[in-house]
Amino acid sequence: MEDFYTIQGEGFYQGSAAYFIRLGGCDVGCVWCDVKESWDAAAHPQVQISDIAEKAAASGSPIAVITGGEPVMYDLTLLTRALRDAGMRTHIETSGVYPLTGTWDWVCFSPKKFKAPHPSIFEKANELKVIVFNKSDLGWAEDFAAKVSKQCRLYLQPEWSKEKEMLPLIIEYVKANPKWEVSLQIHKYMNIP
Ligand SMILES: C[S@@+](CC[C@H](N)C(=O)[O-])C[C@H]1O[C@@H](n2cnc3c(N)ncnc32)[C@H](O)[C@@H]1O
Ligand SMILES: Nc1nc2[nH]cc(C(=O)O)c2c(=O)[nH]1
Ligand code: SF4
Ligand SMILES: [Mg+2]
Repeated sequence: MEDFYTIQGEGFYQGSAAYFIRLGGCDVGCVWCDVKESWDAAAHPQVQISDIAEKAAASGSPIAVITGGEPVMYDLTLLTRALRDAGMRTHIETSGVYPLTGTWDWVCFSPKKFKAPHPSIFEKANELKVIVFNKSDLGWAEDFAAKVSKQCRLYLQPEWSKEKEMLPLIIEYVKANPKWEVSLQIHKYMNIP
């Protein structure tokens, strides 16, 4: 759908330079999705893997982040191979609704109430990033924290339109449950993509 060089705004790599590759197509349907224009894959042009990998590496970014849309709808073997061959680290943003393919340096798993994740994602997640849209999402987040690996980093990120309401709850929750950390979408504060 689009590709751009920016600063990773969320999670463990928040603040790091990263080249984003956003794949069109998603069948999860989150009511608060901030990239609804990504859902229809047919609305976006196809590009060659070799071209996009070359462009990403030429940016100078050490990291390529594959996002969407929902990237696990696709076989990502060739894309991740091309990015690795070009010398880049491969990171993914996913709801984990289908089995993950490809070779990954970092997996951000963000589960959704609108479609259950495939259980194979739990052991692969390097970070669990739960979007908090209402208070009950904090308890829901714990269900996933119990399923991911011991090393998996745990983040609570306010849903953008509910940030004013949810952030104070998240702050108090993290203080009381310090295995969790706060993740903010810092790119939205910086007015960058
Ligand atoms: C647009 S999604 C694309 C990747 C994948 N479909 C997913 O949901 O993980 C990228 C990240 O943005 C988060 N996100 C989407 N809409 C959001 C919103 N309104 N507020 C906060 N985070 C949001 C998602 O949870 C996910 O972690
Ligand atoms: N700067 C920036 N950081 C991000 N982290 C995850 C994003 C995504 O949409 O997957 C995203 C995004 O869209 N922009
Ligand atoms: S899974 Fe990701 S891209 Fe799909 S609707 Fe939800 S937030 Fe948007
Ligand atoms: Mg985004």
